[in-house]
Amino acid sequence: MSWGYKPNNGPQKWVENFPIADGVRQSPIDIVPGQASYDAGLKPLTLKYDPSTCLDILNNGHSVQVTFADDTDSSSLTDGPISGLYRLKQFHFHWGASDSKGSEHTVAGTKYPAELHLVHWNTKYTSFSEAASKPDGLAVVGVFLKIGGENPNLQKLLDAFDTIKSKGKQTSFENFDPSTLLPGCLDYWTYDGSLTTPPLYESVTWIVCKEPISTSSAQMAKFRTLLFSADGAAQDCMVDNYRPPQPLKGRTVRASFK
Ligand SMILES: CCN[C@H]1CN(CCOCC)S(=O)(=O)c2sc(S(N)(=O)=O)cc21
Ligand SMILES: [Zn+2]
Repeated sequence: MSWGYKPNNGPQKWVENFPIADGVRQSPIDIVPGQASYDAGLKPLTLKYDPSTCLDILNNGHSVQVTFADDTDSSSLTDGPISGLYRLKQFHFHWGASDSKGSEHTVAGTKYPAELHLVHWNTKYTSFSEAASKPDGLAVVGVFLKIGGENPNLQKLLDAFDTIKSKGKQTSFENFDPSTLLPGCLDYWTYDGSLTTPPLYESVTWIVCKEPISTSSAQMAKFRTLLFSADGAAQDCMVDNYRPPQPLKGRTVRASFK
């Protein structure tokens, strides 16, 4: 049986097949703002996204994912805590069964209802799959979602959910600009971490935005109509697809802001 988020195959069991689950730089973490170190040397993030690189939207059985063409530098992350240029590969979300939980990172113990991850890979490597396991291979920008006004940019994604309800479904999804899902202020915390799902590679420079974006309760309910299960299998709602915070193990979290 493959990994998931249930008691029998969830985060407490992943170490059985992925021993790095108990590693020294695992993600997510609880971010404690008072313990983060302000680093004046940290640059502002430069995120340049080209909507024409947007390819499709997919239910991969773990999350909903929007995938991008990464054969050119046209959708990229530079500056911030990283050196070089990282290309956008995909973005996806993690969310809860209710609005009281769902994010992977927490802020002084506070859980948000969801968290967006924009996954970028280091072009010092020849491909995403080569980069995915290297210590400086990936940079993921995390954005919290909080309950507020309806988010019209998010709605474009949600409108595609009916066609990708079950595991393995995908459909073309074009001309979406991921920068419409970024908060106005790009202040961030950064630390060395890992993928938050198997294979849990310790290859991620995490860049977590301090400012959340808004979504409505109705929009969150739409996420919960997706299924972990494939067509024809017993319907298993895709909810609580988040890993809880992991031990910091001596790591420093830096802040780009005072
Ligand atoms: C469901 C599997 N999720 C994985 C899939 N990839 C990694 C494996 O790739 C091997 C070539 S990934 O780099 O796209 C990625 S990023 C995140 S997260 N939540 O930490 O932003 C999880 C995952
Ligand atoms: Zn993620």
